[in-house]
Amino acid sequence: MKQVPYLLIEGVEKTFTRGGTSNNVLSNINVGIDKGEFVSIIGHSGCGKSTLLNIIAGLTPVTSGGVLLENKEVNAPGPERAVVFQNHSLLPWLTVYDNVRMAVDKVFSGQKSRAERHEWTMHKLDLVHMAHAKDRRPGEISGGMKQRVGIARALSMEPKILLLDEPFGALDALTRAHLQDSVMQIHATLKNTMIMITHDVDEAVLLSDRIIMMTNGPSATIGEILDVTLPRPRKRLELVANPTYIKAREAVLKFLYERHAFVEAA
Ligand SMILES: Nc1ncnc2c1ncn2[C@@H]1O[C@H](COP(=O)(O)OP(=O)(O)OP(=O)(O)O)[C@@H](O)[C@H]1O
Repeated sequence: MKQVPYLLIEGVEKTFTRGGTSNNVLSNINVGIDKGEFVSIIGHSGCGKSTLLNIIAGLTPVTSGGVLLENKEVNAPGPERAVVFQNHSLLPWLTVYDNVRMAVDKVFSGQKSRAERHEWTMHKLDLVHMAHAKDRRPGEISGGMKQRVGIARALSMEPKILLLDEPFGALDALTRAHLQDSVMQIHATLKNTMIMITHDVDEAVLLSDRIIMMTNGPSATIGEILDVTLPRPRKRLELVANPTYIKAREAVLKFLYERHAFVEAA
């Protein structure tokens, strides 16, 4: 008997209807994702990447089809599928520590003692190298630091799947590179399943085990899935001249700019 994948996205369709007009955004999305995999979703603006991630998060209902996590249907948000958005979404009046601690208390108040919850919070801040800034407020730290706290908060819920919606999109190139390295380290340490939306081809190749390439909308679907067979740990400087890296990069670029070039609406 064929084994059901850890996360199964099967026959997913999404149509938004507003004021009598319908917009079919996603059509016939089928993919299985294994436990511990790092998968990126790439595609031109507006094709439906966030819609797909929000469906996996349980924030957006499907029109038809479904998502199964460990064989259980996903139809509402839950801490086992934590999302990190492009804009950190931290509460500005709380400290870095309290922004994470709030999520920890929400998920673990019945299971862990106060001391354990404190330790858990500090451990997650340590993982993203933010323990030193635990008493600062979001307005007192940089954009990259805010994203680190957002990642710590998501990880603190011990999600089965971490969903990242362009987590580094608003950051400068150097900060972005640091955060990519941190996410690779976290993935190597925790071995959790991660699904990330990105517009950045190099980022997708550097981080992913597989890259899901979406066709243009409306009715976008999965055009191709690329396996990135580069061994881990991966070091960005060593990869620049690696033939497997260069080939993977070229395959994504060709998909996006030759076979599915973006045509701006008139
Ligand atoms: N809640 C909603 N109601 C109606 N239409 C929506 C809603 N959310 C998304 N859409 C539409 O669905 C389409 C896909 O949007 P989505 O944000 O998923 O694309 P995307 O690929 O993530 O875009 P980008 O790369 O620019 O962030 C767009 O046409 C958008 O206008």
